[in-house]
Amino acid sequence: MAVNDNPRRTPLIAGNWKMNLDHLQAIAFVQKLAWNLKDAKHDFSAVEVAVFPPFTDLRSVQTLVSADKLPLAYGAQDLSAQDSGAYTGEISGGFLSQLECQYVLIGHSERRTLHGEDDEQVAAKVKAALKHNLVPIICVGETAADLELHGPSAVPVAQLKAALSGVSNAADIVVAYEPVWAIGSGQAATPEQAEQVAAQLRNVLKDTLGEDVAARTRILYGGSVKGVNIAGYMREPNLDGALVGGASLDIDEFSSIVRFQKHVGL
Ligand SMILES: O=C[C@H](O)COP(=O)(O)O
Repeated sequence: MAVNDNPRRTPLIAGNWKMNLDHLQAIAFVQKLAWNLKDAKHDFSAVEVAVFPPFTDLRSVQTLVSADKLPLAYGAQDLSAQDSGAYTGEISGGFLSQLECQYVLIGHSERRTLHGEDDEQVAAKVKAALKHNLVPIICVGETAADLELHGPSAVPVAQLKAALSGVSNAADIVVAYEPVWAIGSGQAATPEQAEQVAAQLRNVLKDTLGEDVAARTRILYGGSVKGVNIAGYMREPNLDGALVGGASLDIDEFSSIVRFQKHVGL
């Protein structure tokens, strides 16, 4: 089968840097990434590319992207559910909008496990993102124990339903399916496994937000994605891109993921 080429969903390759690269490193990295992709004649309108640097890098990335008119999107790795006030250490969605972020990651498994974020907080953050005109990338995924106890889709489906409570059907959102056992482990889900869950997630979108939103919402796969395995995911009908962690910190590797079409002979 050829690459998933649903005309309503432009593929998105998103690089989550996690807590890596300071603002000076970020400038050099983004500049090199853009050059690299430009040299390779990457068509940014055919495959969208986004980076998710730490908060402290965002202003530098904004300045560079805007001054050099780079065709890269960027976003934050988290946001506060609150707009402003006495919330030490929190970052408002309003601040992120001011920095011209298009996206924000919400409910990444590292937020859920290391910072105890629950479904209710995730839902509140999704609402905050939409309120500030940010596209939330809602992360869901099961642990190895969940997989054994409940099978692959029960937990991600429940997490997505919870995250969407109170979301209107006009909303622009992205869903990222990231099995926790595949993150940073080198043990990626197979394309068939990821597709099976993505199809269930699309059903949730259909049931909660309607056919139209379900048809236009991108579902990404995340968990040990590399240049050598991206093509398999992109052939699946319900997968529209990838959320990449470790490999997004290596310019050649990330560029190879972005240019997945060359792996499928396009
Ligand atoms: O946000 C990205 C995911 O956590 C995947 O990380 P990874 O590509 O290092 O497995």
